[in-house]
Amino acid sequence: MYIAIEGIDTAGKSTQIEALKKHFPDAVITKEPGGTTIGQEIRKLVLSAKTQSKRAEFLLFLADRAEHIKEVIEPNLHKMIISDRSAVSGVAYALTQGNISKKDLISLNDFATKKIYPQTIYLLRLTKQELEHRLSQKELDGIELRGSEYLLEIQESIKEASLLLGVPLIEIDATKNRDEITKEILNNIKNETMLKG
Ligand SMILES: Nc1ncnc2c1ncn2[C@@H]1O[C@H](COP(=O)(O)OP(=O)(O)OP(=O)(O)O)[C@@H](O)[C@H]1O
Ligand SMILES: Cc1cn([C@H]2C[C@H](O)[C@@H](COP(=O)(O)O)O2)c(=O)[nH]c1=O
Repeated sequence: MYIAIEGIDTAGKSTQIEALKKHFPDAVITKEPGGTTIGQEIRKLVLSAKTQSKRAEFLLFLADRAEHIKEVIEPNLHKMIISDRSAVSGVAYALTQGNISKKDLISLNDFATKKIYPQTIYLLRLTKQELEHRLSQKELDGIELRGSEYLLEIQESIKEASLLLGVPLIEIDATKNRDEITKEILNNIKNETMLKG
C-alpha cells in the first residue's frame, strides 16, 4: 500500500509521518522532493529558489519524482510506503503557477511516475490563522517566502490535483491535536486495508 501525506508547508506532514512510523515499523518512509541521493541534491537546488524559470523549477521537481519512483516506490510496492508529499503536490504547486496546461501536467507526471500514484492521499488542511502562526515560528524557504495567500491557494489546488490524477483524497483538519490526527489517519488506513481484503 502506497499512501502520501499531503498539505501545504507547516501543515504537520513530518509530524504525522514520525507518529505513523511507530505504528508501521516495517514501512518504507520517504519524501518528495529529496527521497533519493540525487533527489537530495535536487531538493537543495530547487528550494534555494534560484531558478528564474518556473518551467525549470517544475522540471526539477519532476526529475526528483522520476528518480524517487524508480529507486524507492517501484521496488517497494509490495510493502507499506508512507510518503511526505507526492505527484499531487507537484500538480498542485504547478497549477497555481498557471503556465502549464492541465493536460501537460497530467502527461508529464504520468511520464515521470510511469503512472504509479499513491492509493490514497491524506490532506492535512490548515486555517489561515494557524498557517500564519506556524510560518511565524520558522525560518522560511524560497517557496514559503511567497506567503500565506499563495499557500492557501495551493491548499485548494491539492484537491483539484487529486481529481486530475485520479488519486482519492481524505481531508483531515490539521488544527486538531497531533494524536487525534494520527488516530484519524490510522482509522482510515485500517478501513482501506479491510476493504482491500
Ligand atoms: N497538530 C498540530 N498542532 C499544533 N502544532 C503542530 C501540529 N502538527 C505539527 N505542528 C507544528 O507545526 C510545525 C510544522 O510541522 P511539520 O514540520 O510537521 O509540518 P510539515 O507539513 O512537514 O512542514 P513543511 O512542509 O514545511 O516541511 C512544527 O513546529 C510542528 O511541531
Ligand atoms: C513535491 C513538490 C514540492 N513543492 C514545494 C512544496 C514545498 O514548499 C517544498 C518542499 O518542502 P517540504 O519541506 O518537503 O514541504 O517544495 C513544489 O513546489 N512542487 C513539487 O512538486
